[in-house]
Amino acid sequence: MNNQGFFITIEGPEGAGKTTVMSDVVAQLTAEGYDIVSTREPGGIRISEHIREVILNNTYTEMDGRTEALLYAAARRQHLVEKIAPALKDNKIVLCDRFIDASLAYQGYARGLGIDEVLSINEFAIGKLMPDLTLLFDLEPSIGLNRIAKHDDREKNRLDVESLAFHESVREGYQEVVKRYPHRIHVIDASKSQEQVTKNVLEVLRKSLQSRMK
Ligand SMILES: Nc1ncnc2c1ncn2[C@@H]1O[C@H](COP(=O)(O)OP(=O)(O)OP(=O)(O)O)[C@@H](O)[C@H]1O
Ligand SMILES: Cc1cn([C@H]2C[C@H](O)[C@@H](COP(=O)(O)O)O2)c(=O)[nH]c1=O
Repeated sequence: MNNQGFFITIEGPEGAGKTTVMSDVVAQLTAEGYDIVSTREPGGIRISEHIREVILNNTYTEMDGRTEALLYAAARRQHLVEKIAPALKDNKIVLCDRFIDASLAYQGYARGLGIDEVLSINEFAIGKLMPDLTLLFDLEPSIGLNRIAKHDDREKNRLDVESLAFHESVREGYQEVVKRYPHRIHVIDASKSQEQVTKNVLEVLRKSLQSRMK
């Protein structure tokens, strides 16, 4: 555990419901009196949001895999220095939509750069600051992609438009990451209704937050 604060990340494939559920959960926990800083990757602060625009620009089809991994790590470094670490030092609960496990699953596994290689550039970026708890929203990638296609009018980013095989490989990548960090990562069945997923997430979070306060 980090010395101060509590660092929670939410992970999973495209359209798994992370952003939607996170906003319900933050509203509920804030109403219960928890002091939460919610943020996302890549992004969260000015410089990292700029890097996000570069990484996810769907016209940059020539981007090399290692460049992609390094850009995510650079965005993460700045985000950690400017926002995550100060909030934790201030004893806040930080809830972040994606973090290092996304790099391990997408770049390390699905892009084929190697989980160990991507972990090592991320260790340079974040030192020892790993999440205290990670919720992995697990979902058949085709369901997530359908959700996005059906409900979202957002423009598809450079990663969204990758093949179904790539997204299936991302899911396998996350399963590999769970094998490495079984105590930190809690798997959530994201195929359930939004209400049920929110309920399950709140249950896990309340339990962790309460045991941390003991
Ligand atoms: N449990 C659910 N069942 C059905 N649809 C859902 C569920 N949760 C979210 N959705 C819908 O699926 C779409 C994608 O949800 P959301 O943006 O929260 O996913 P995400 O995991 O943040 O995706 P991404 O990582 O691609 O940004 C939204 O239109 C949302 O309303
Ligand atoms: C942090 C991180 C993210 N990604 C990918 C995952 C998604 O395709 C996009 C982010 O878009 P979202 O709508 O905010 O989920 O980036 C990645 O490949 N590696 C990472 O480290």
